[in-house]
Amino acid sequence: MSEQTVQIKTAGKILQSPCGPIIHGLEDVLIKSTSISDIDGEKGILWYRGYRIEDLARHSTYEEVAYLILYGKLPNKKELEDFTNRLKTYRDLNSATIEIIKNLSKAHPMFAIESAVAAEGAFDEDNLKLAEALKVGRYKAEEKELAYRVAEKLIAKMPTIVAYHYRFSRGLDIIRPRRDLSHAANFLYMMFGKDPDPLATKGIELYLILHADHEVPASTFTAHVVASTLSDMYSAVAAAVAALKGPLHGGANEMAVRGYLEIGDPSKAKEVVEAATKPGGPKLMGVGHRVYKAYDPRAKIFKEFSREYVTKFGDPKKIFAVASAIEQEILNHPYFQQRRLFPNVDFWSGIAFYYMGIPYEYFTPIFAVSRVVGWVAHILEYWENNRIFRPRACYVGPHDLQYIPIEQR
Ligand SMILES: CC(=O)SCCNC(=O)CCNC(=O)[C@H](O)C(C)(C)COP(=O)(O)OP(=O)(O)OC[C@H]1O[C@@H](n2cnc3c(N)ncnc32)[C@H](O)[C@@H]1OP(=O)(O)O
Ligand SMILES: O=C([O-])CC(=O)C(=O)O
Repeated sequence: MSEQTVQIKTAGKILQSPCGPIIHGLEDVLIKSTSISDIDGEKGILWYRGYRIEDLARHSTYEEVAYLILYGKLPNKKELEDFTNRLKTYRDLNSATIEIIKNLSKAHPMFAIESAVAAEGAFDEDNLKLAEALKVGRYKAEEKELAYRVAEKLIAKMPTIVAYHYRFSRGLDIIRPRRDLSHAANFLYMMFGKDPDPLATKGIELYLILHADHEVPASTFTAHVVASTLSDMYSAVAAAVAALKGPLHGGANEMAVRGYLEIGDPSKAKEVVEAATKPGGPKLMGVGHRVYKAYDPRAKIFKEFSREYVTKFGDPKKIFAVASAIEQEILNHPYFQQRRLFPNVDFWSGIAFYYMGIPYEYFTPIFAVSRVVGWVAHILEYWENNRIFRPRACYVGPHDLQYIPIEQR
């Protein structure tokens, strides 16, 4: 956390209780030291391992960024090649996991991902061996090597889980991963069954790079809580997926585009934004952030990418036009100015994807395909100095009530 961020006050977010102050939603509570990512919420800057995301988005591949986040440094050519090859060998899933995904083909993909990640963990011998070692308090060099391998497997398998769900949901045969393709290109190939076009691959690559880590949002915190009990790494990631699914977190990207489609015309933006300012009114999805009190730097990049895309291929459903009109209203509205609410990463990220033919219910799953690296890197970092998460609650109910048998109630 940078100095600027520390300055943010939690005024109004502290609840009084008979036991003392409650930091509602753990706002600004520090849970650990980290060297993985940093956010300057006042200036709108995000770094992965010290590198600005704008530089990584311009120059890197997802594999390079994943290596950076996991291992703490940019890889040299040999390290990147070895890492990429290892990921390629881990892409396949157990047949029982594939069956689970198939059985959940009619459910929202996030349910299937939660289940498939947890299931796959039960079949990964390395994961089980690691969990057994952790149980007896062993986490030495050998176990750490195992832990990094498990982490790499989770990164490698997530695109396969999502692509298989997409295929099953459309009644199509699944397409096995191809080893000659990059992480992003193979993902698109497994979804759509053809060599992906360069612009779509670039879009996915950008999406994967920009979502890779973000300090400790709800999903990453969830992963910490589960990992801190020394449960296994797949279970911690399955729990993180569950947290990501919510519309206040990763689920907002789907909700934002669904909202633009429903609104349908930029002329309605004023009315929609006004409604969101009323007490009890619907929140605008993709707007506001716990840490950014400035424009989210990832949103800026996605906005430009979406603009380029619609300039080239058009905006037939007017979703870019609607989003632009909503943004204008927000930026000029005292309600949003006073609360320092700006578009966040989810505001723009789905627009080009939607036009590329990716259904909106797969936006959050693709977020998980990217963020899995952040989750596992944070778990590994926390296990270096593990302590179970166990906060307290202030009990405000009665004590010592007299038990009344059911017949007398
Ligand atoms: C990848 C990500 O997870 S990015 C976040 C994705 N989530 C969304 O886009 C959902 C919409 N946004 C929100 O719900 C929130 O802004 C969150 C969840 C992101 C952050 O929540 P918090 O830090 O708890 O902010 P909080 O809810 O206290 O909001 C502060 C004030 O702004 C208002 N506000 C916050 N977001 C919005 C919004 N999107 N629309 C309208 N008002 C909003 C709140 O009502 C509150 O007003 P008040 O002070 O009058 O009560
Ligand atoms: O940091 C947060 O609370 C949410 C977020 O933007 C992310 O996880 O990318």
